[in-house]
Amino acid sequence: MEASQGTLPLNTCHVQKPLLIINRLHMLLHSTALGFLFYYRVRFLFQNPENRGSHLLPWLLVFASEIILSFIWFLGQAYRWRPVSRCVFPERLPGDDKLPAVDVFICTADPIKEPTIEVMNTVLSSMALDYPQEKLHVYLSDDGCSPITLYGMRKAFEFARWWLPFCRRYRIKNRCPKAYFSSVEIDDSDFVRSSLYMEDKQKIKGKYEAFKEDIQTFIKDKAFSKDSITVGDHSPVIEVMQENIIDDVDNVKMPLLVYVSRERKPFSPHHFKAGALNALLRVSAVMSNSPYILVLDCDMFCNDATSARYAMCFHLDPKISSTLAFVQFPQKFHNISKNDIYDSQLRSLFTLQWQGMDGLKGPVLSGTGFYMKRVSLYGNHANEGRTHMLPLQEYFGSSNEFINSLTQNDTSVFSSGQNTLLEEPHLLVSCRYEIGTKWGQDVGFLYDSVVEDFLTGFILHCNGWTSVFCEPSRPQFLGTATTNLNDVLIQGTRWYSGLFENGISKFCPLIYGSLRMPLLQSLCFAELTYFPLYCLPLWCFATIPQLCLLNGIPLYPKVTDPYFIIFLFIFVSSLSKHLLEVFLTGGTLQKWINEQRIWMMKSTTCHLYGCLDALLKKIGIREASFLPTNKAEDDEQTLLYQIDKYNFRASNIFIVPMLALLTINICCLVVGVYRVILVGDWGKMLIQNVLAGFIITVNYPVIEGAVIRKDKGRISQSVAIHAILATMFLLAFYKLVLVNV
Ligand SMILES: O=c1ccn([C@@H]2O[C@H](COP(=O)(O)OP(=O)(O)O[C@H]3O[C@H](CO)[C@@H](O)[C@H](O)[C@H]3O)[C@@H](O)[C@H]2O)c(=O)[nH]1
Ligand SMILES: [Mn+2]
Repeated sequence: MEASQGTLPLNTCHVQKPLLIINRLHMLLHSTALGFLFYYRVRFLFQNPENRGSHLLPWLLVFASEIILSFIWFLGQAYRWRPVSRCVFPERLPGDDKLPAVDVFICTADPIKEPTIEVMNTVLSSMALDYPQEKLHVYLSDDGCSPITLYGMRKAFEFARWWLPFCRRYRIKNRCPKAYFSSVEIDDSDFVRSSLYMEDKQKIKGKYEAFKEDIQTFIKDKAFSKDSITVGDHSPVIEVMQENIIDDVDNVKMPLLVYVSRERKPFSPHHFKAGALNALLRVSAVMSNSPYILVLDCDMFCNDATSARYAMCFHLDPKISSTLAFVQFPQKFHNISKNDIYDSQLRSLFTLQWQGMDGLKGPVLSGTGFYMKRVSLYGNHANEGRTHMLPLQEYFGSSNEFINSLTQNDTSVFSSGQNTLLEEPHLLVSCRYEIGTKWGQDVGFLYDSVVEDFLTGFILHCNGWTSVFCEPSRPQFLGTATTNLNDVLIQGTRWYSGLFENGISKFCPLIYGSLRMPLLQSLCFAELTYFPLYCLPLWCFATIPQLCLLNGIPLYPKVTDPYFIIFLFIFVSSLSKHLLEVFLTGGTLQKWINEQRIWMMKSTTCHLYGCLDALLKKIGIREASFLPTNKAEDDEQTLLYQIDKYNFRASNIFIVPMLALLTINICCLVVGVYRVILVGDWGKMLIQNVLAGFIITVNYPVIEGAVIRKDKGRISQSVAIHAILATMFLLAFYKLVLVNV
């Protein structure tokens, strides 16, 4: 394909030199210190047991934890090896007539957790992308098969006929109606002073309000309740909102808009989002068959209209396009507070880590906000041609029309007038279609994990594909982040279960990956899959040193020992490196403490449950599940998050361990300090005292939630009693096992 006009590049890539130097220097110092630490620990084991002055079992546990922490730290350095940033020059793209077509896939599953108006805003914002309209096709997959979503689509299409020309005429930046009309959005249009613009704006606003009204009334009229959603049992429904038509009034073409609800049967596996995306992949192949695909979660609206052109700056760059599978934009969210107590924005992941992978072979596929090359999802079979009809059917299923689409790049079968009865699309989304084919294994989005995005991206990289991270200053997509503790931890449990599951499967990045991609790249993937293992060292560090403190057993060098410096250095070095990274990505000191805290909270709860869940799935006791997160706004919860107050009204399985661990730390610190005063061996026990003090300080909001706060988000008394019981149990258990062995 013709790329840049003349010799000017469509994009540039800069290595972030200063950061690279700091990172590598830090790696050198930190790993040297770790070397000394290991020497100190191993030496202990060879000492005469009588001279050791400590107990073997707690010592070994602490050592094992230090090894795991260092292992995850080591894997994480791969992200820091070669961070890059990129620039794009969309003005250098070829003319509109030469741009390739794009299919947009949006998934929704549950009209209660994912309010229809929000979903339609995502649909409208993607229809309004700044891209030739006849080359844009929007598909919505509705796993809930809800009449309200279908109705919403029809209404959205009607509204789009007003909305799209308006956006075009006035070159509106934010083409998500809800965001555009919201009071926080500042109108920076070039036409603000034009009275005609203001008039038009008011008119369109009225249309938008009417559109919302319509949907609200529909919901009320249908006495729409949870029971009325036929989850998991329905026939396929496909509706094309309207064919590409020319609007006479505005002379604006409308993109194709298609509603798809694949068939669902109770005992037929549907593979969650990956299954939905694969259904769309097949339907779109026989309708528009665009060579590029934009995937969006239903809450991820386009905050800027230029993303498709930005993505094409990479896909059409002849230097990288042959191996480029996808362009990933960062996940950003519209509902993040200044200090972001839950780290809902996943700061590290979507800034430093993805930039770091971009400097290697490219970022991990992140579920939403990416432009994928269609053929990269077809494995290596798409190019084999039509002569082997049989083998292709074994891969792709029985639809000849679909198989024909493999070789008909960019030809729209649908718009050429065939297929108006949608027979073939219905066949393609039936439950039976995938049986006996390679869908989900070799073809399309992969089914072996609930984090389908991670696995699919990983396998693409294993097969030699690359990816690119595109992070313009104005966020291209904005989603709804989970902003209450319970949701954050439930979502975390799903993610970490899915990630860890990959780490212990045949797709283990350290073995399967390192044989198929550069070592550093495979270390990045490994870091993600083994990240949940943080639960082991964090549980250990929150209990063992403290209980030993209680019993006067030292586990660390005393202040006068030269090795004391090593431990001090490692502690300060990791905290200050984290602080630096927070500052470099625009965070504050407060944000840094919040990240430390949520890391501890997550590690002791959802990392642990994630690992357990993955292990239980592995031995076949549990089944995979994917409950969509809640995207409906709850004012009370939003308020607590906005004023940096934790909402502890969460499941007991999360709150009880948190509070119990904290209670242990407080008890042990009190005794520890008392012992120092009484016995005076402060130098021997300093590290253990400081550790407990650090944990308590960082987690002060939990104490506040249990003791001081009176609002609804506090920790209730019954939960506190559970926690005290759990504390006593833990104390007794550890005493029995650790000290008496
Ligand atoms: O059976 C299902 C379940 C979910 N979804 C859709 O999948 C999307 C993501 O679900 P969400 O509840 O928002 O999960 P998150 O944890 O926020 O999603 C993150 O993590 C997922 C992997 O676990 C990725 O697929 C997502 O892109 C990524 O944003 C939503 O649009 C859902 O409607 C379906 O279509 N079918
Ligand atoms: Mn989401």
